[in-house]
Amino acid sequence: MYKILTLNNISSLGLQRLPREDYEIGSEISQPDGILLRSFKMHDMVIPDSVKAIGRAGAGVNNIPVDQMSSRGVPVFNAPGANANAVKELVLAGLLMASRNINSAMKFASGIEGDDAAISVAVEAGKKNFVGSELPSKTLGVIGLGAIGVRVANAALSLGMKVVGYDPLISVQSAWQLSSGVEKAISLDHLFTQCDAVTVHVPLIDATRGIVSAERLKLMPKGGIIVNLARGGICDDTAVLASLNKGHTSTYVIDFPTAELMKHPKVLAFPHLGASTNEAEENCAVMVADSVRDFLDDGTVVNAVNFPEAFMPRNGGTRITIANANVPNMVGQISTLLANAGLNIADLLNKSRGDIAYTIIDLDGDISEETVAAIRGINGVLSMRTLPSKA
Ligand SMILES: NC(=O)C1=CN([C@@H]2O[C@H](COP(=O)(O)OP(=O)(O)OC[C@H]3O[C@@H](n4cnc5c(N)ncnc54)[C@H](O)[C@@H]3O)[C@@H](O)[C@H]2O)C=CC1
Ligand SMILES: O=C(O)C(=O)COP(=O)(O)O
Repeated sequence: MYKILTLNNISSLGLQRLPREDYEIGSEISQPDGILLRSFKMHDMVIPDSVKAIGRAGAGVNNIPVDQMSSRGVPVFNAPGANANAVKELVLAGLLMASRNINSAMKFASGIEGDDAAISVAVEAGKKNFVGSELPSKTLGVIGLGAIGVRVANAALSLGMKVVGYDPLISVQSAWQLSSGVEKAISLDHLFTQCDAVTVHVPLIDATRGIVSAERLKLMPKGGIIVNLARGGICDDTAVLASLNKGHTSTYVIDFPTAELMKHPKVLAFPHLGASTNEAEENCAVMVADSVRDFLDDGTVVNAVNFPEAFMPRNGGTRITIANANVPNMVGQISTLLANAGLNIADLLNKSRGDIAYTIIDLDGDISEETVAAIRGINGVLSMRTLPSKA
C-alpha cells in the first residue's frame, strides 16, 4: 500500500487513477510515499524521508525544492502542456480586455444609475471614453515558446496579429508546432522594439527574473500592453508601474497580483486563474497521477523535471531502481555487488540527465537486505528502491 499526501485539491479524475486497494490518499497523511500538489509552496516544508516521488499537477515547479529532491534521488513530475490551452485562452481574454478597455467600461456601465431611458443616455454618452483598438494591425511579442507560448503565438496569428517570438532554448517539439508565420526575434531587445503587446511564457528561474525591465519597456511603442500569466517576478513590477504611470505602457495584465498592483487602475489583475478550468485541472491531475503511479509501481519515469525518461517492461521478477550521481563506474559497482550475491540480471536500463543517472534492473531472484544495504552504501547512490515481483 502506498500513501499519497495531497497539498492542494487535486481533481478526483486524477485521484481515481490511483486504485484504492493500493493507494491511501489524504491531506493529513504522515510518512507519505508520494506527494501531489498544485501551487502549495513546499520550500519551507520539511519533506519526510519517506517521500519517493512528487507530482505537480501543473507546469511550474518553482514552488518545489527541485534541487533538494534531486540530491535525495527523488523525481519531481509535472504535467507538461496539460493546462496550456486554459492559459492561452486567458491570455487572449486579457489581450482583448486590455485593447477594448473592457474592465473600465464594465465598471462604468455597472455604476450607471436611473431608469432604462437614463441608462441608455448615459451609455451612449459615455462609450466614447472606452474606444479601443483591434488586434489585426498589432504586433504581439511572445517570450518563451513552450507549450503555452506556441499556442498563444499560433492563436494570435489566426486572429490577424503579427507575431514575433523569442526562445533561445526552444524544443524540437515546440518548433514543429509553431506556425511558420511567427517571426523570430534575434534578441529580447529586438522583440520589444517591434511589439505593441508582449506576453511572457517562461518559467521563473534566475535567467528570466526581471526580463521585462525598465529599459525594455522603454523600447516598446507608446501604449503597449504587457501580459504576465507566467509568474510574478518575471516582469519588474516597479518598472511596469512606473511605465503605466508615465502613460507609456497602457495596461498590465497579471495573474499574480500584489497589493500595489491591485489598486492600480491600469492593471488587470486575475487571481492566478490561468489553469483554473475543469478541463485543465482534470488533464493535469490525470497526467501527473499516472506518472507518480507508474514510478511507484514500476520505477518508470515519464515527465520528470529532474530525472531522465526511463521505461523498461517488467519481466516478472524483482525490480530494483537506483538514482545516483552521474559519474563513471556506478553500474559497474552495482552489477559487481549483484554478481557477488549470486544474482543474475535479467534486464537493465541506465539513463542519465545532467548530474543524475537512473538505473532499472530486473533480477532473476530475490535480493537480500544485505545486498540492498551494500548498493545503498556505494558512494554517489542517492536513492534505491526494491519493487516486488509482479505476476
Ligand atoms: N498562470 C497560470 O495558471 C499558469 C502559469 N504557468 C507558467 O507558465 C510557464 C510556462 O509554461 P509552459 O509553456 O507550460 O512551459 P514550457 O516548459 O512548455 O515552456 C517554457 C518555455 O520557456 C523557454 N525558456 C526558458 N528560459 C527562457 C529564457 N531565458 N528566454 C526565453 N525562453 C525561455 C523554454 O525553452 C520553453 O520553451 C510555467 O513555467 C509557469 O510558470 C503555467 C501554467 C499555468
Ligand atoms: O501550472 C502552473 O504553473 C500554474 O501556475 C497553475 O497553478 P495552479 O495549479 O492553478 O495552482
